[in-house]
Amino acid sequence: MGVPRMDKKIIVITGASGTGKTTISKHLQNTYHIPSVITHTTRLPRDGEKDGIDYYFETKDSFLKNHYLEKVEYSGHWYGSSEESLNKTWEEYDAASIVVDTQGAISYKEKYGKKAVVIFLRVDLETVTQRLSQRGDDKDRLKMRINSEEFRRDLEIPAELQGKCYEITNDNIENTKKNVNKVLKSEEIK
Ligand SMILES: Nc1ncnc2c1ncn2[C@@H]1O[C@H](COP(=O)(O)OP(=O)(O)OP(=O)(O)O)[C@@H](O)[C@H]1O
Ligand SMILES: Nc1nc2c(ncn2[C@@H]2O[C@H](COP(=O)(O)O)[C@@H](O)[C@H]2O)c(=O)[nH]1
Repeated sequence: MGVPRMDKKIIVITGASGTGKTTISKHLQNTYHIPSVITHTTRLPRDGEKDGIDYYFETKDSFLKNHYLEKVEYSGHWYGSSEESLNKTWEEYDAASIVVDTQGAISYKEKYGKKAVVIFLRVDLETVTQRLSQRGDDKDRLKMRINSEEFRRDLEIPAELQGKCYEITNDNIENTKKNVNKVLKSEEIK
């Protein structure tokens, strides 16, 4: 793969589970035609999720066969994203988005510097718990996730991203979309 052109951007949407990352990546796709880079996971699909659209769903064995730019264990499952998928998207589009935990966001910022536009979504613990429960997440899995070290960690911006990311509080979806729009403008993406 060649070196990506200077003007290519990857919008890295991060924050704790349930803060609205996927909602915003769908908004970028639907409103601005900015595609989302699909990542790989060993967790089972939720109701309505489809292989090759929401994730590439993997077994533990098939997950290990791929080559990843970064991979993490999150609340008992593996997740990983590939450089090849991003480069393929960049062949067709100048900007793409990706939804990852804060460890993944640090990896993208370290690798791509200014090309990686990191948006950290913040929601308070009580609200995010309510939203995940309304999303229909299984009660036991939800309890495990909310109590996981990864989830608690991702409620705050990590030291490595301080001053290097945009922070948006996702209290109200319309305000969040307006703030995302401002980020796109200031980064000259749209
Ligand atoms: N501002 C908002 N107000 C109310 N509900 C919201 C808001 N933003 C997102 N939601 C809802 O909250 C739930 C979680 O959002 P979403 O799935 O986008 O989060 P996520 O960060 O991608 O989660 P995960 O990391 O677990 O995949 C969804 O049901 C979504 O519709
Ligand atoms: N570092 C990475 N994080 C990823 C990747 N794909 C998804 N994620 C993040 O994992 C958690 C859990 O996701 P869920 O769909 O089970 O709720 C969430 O924060 C995702 O953003 C990846 O490839 N790398």
